[in-house]
Amino acid sequence: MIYTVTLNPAIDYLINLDNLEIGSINRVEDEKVYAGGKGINVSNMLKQLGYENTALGFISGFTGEFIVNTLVEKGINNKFIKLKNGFTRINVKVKGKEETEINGKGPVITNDELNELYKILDNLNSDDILVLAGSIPSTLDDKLYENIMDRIKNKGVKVVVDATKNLLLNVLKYKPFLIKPNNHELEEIFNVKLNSNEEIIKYSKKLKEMGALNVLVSMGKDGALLLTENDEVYVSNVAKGIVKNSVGAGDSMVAGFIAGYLDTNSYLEGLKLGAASGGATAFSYDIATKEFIDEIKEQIIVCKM
Ligand SMILES: Nc1ncnc2c1ncn2[C@@H]1O[C@H](COP(=O)(O)OP(=O)(O)OP(=O)(O)O)[C@@H](O)[C@H]1O
Ligand SMILES: O=P(O)(O)OC[C@@]1(O)O[C@H](CO)[C@@H](O)[C@@H]1O
Repeated sequence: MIYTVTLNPAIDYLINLDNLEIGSINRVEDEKVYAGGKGINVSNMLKQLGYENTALGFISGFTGEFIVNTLVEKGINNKFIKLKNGFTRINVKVKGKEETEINGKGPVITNDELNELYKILDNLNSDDILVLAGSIPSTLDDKLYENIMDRIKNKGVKVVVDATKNLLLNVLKYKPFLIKPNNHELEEIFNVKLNSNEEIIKYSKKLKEMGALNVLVSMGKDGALLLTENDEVYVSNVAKGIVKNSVGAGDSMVAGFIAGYLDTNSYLEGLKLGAASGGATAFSYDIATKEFIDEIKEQIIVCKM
């Protein structure tokens, strides 16, 4: 079974307006709400691609109920732990001339509540894949993903981590199966400016030396690059289309990679389906459908460097 963990889910409130004017009343042209958070987006896309999975994490309040109801409607298994206090955050995604995001902080999670998650994770085994994705509420320690990986380290679970800065760096010693920084996150980690594939490979290799087995670097409209555990490098182009909402493109890529890899046992195919899934979501309002991904996939070319 594939499990995703979203410690800090969100309702994504997506609004379209001509131009965002700071300091004025802005009237929106169109608005939509989605059940979001990185792990939840991965679950959504995996389901589209035919992979049953279970979404784990914490929800709270009326916003949390919306998340669970949406997943139930979509037929996605979920075992969220209901927090006693607070409410699941609402993240505002503004699509004006540029895309602007305001992400909420998220509710407080107590140690007892955290232990409930650990108990679920204790049942995982070597047939399972665990996806740890997204930020954690600010009241939690940035060693949290590390603590989870330490707890399951002898179970043979394949772990995929999509997180930033210390949250990511702290887990590398546990040899995650896949990490997916984007190019900006890679720059931030090493405090450098990356201008070419060669430079991206150089810094991906450093993450590999630190423990990651496979490093997938997404670069938005500039494609993606994969450094595999066998030291092969694959590069993908992007599909052409009109961006409707790029929120969730990276999560779709992670899900597409997992599905493509599980379908074929090939990293090249993983990257191909990942790139098609990421692009298809960028060209959709919600997470893309399987039909659209299949269409987009025809444009994706993956080359070995
Ligand atoms: N404008 C675009 N055109 C075509 N493909 C895109 C576009 N944006 C994203 N993609 C595809 O999706 C992949 C992931 O996108 P991106 O690098 O923006 O992820 P991310 O930064 O993790 O995004 P997010 O955090 O919003 O989910 C890209 O590598 C690419 O394959
Ligand atoms: O604040 P985090 O956890 O880093 O990111 C949360 C988020 O921006 O990520 C998803 C897109 O990747 C959205 O659904 C969600 O709002």
